Amino acid sequence: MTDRKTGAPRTPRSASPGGVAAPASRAARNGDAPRKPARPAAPRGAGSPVRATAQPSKPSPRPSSPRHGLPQDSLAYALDAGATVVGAVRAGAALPAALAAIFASREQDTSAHDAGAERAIRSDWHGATQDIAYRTLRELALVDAVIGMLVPKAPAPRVRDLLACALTLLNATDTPYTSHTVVDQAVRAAAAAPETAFARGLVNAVLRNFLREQSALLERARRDPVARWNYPRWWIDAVRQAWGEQSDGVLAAGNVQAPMTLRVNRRHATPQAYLATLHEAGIAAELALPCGVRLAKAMAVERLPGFADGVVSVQDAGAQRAALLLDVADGMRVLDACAAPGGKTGHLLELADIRLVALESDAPRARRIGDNLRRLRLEADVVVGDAGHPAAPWWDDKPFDRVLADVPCSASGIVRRHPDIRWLRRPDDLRALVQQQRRILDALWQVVAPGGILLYVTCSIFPEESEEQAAWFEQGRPDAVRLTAPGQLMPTVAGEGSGPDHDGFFYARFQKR
Ligand SMILES: C[S@@+](CC[C@H](N)C(=O)[O-])C[C@H]1O[C@@H](n2cnc3c(N)ncnc32)[C@H](O)[C@@H]1O
Repeated sequence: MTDRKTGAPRTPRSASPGGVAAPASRAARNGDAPRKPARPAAPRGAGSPVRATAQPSKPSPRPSSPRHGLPQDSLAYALDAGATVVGAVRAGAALPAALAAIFASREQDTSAHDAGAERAIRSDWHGATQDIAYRTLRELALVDAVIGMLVPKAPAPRVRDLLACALTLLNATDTPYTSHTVVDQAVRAAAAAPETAFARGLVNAVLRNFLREQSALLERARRDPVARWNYPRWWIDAVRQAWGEQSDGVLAAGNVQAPMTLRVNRRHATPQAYLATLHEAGIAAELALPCGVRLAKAMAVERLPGFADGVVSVQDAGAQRAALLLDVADGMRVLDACAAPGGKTGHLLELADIRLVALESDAPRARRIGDNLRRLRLEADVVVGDAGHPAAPWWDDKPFDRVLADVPCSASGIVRRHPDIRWLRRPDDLRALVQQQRRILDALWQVVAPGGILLYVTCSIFPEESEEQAAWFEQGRPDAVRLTAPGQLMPTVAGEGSGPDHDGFFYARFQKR
């Protein structure tokens, strides 16, 4: 690592606010919190100043078939890949899918002297590309506004995306790259690709101008709420309308790096006992009661004590409330109606010996439920079907004691983990989601046993999907008694100290008379 200004070795002050390195994404695939932040990966050949000072005695192998002549272990390569991913998200792709696509399409680029070196290069550029893409999407409106100020005529999309990634890195205070390295590598990336080579001079000029006038430019850009908060205008308006004075806090919470929180499997350990195990292993963490612990720094799940044996799972603290609220007991028949990837399914099965049907409409996602349960060594009937249509194969006219309706929603409560969501959603989506949620709720109420409980859950902060849905549901059903539940759980950031730190969720509980 090198100091941004002097080039002297240093350690980053904190983990990347936007970044997800390769090990963290493995963590994510094993829990219901899809992505976890980690320290930014520094490609080995990040550019001459970094390389010369950071790793003088460790020459890294060079891939033999790099893209446009860019070494795969260079920052230029990662910037080029990051720009592709950002462009794909702008065009409507989900971030994980865009990342998976670029990793797959450039698989052949990696060709080092031996398999170990090849793996290291691949892991480095994957980590660096993820880091750049996550960071950039967390600042997209801001860097777009800066580009608008510095480039009078809108640049070609590919040039704009490369500039957005490079400006994001220049604006960060916790990356290992010097400003000189970022400019140099961005210009190299522009020069290497046929679709951006004509703009190498522009890239150079824009980045240098930004460095000269950084604070004034940022100050001016932030006068526009879209650039300041990094959400589309309609989203900011909706949050303001719903949350008034609280809205700045809600918007800000969506732009921070989410912690890596674990749920402790109570069949194996208490959160206190597992915390002690972590401390013995030298892993800093604190309790996130009632069920979990929060790591001080994200890490690969494989390195967590007991992870392979199902002792812990990655799950946001807000999401950990669901299974507890369903109040399951041994012998109950339980339906987890929108179950994939199975985070809450696993928790329900950890809490009691129940007969559980895990229903999911998306077959590939349903497979992930099985993967999660295998690691936990727990069992459920995983069924692919439509929760809005009670029929075979998941409904055999036998009512359920408990129904978890973790319905599809805007995901507006979990944007800190998914910085792409705000750019992918459209205002109309909300109306369609509300209808879909009502259809599912209507159907699921039919399968609840008398005396049984249905828990309605969204990871949304929009009242249309949350309290308004609960009120609509209660009003139309004389046989429904609304029980106590947290209602809207606002996204909460612990900040420097301890205290709650969770995504935004909504919980409503209904009992059938
Ligand atoms: C919020 S996610 C569920 C998260 C999950 N409960 C967990 O904790 O891991 C909603 C899920 O509902 C699924 N889904 C959407 N419409 C559905 C339907 N009509 N029937 C069943 N599942 C549906 C989606 O594919 C998605 O996997």
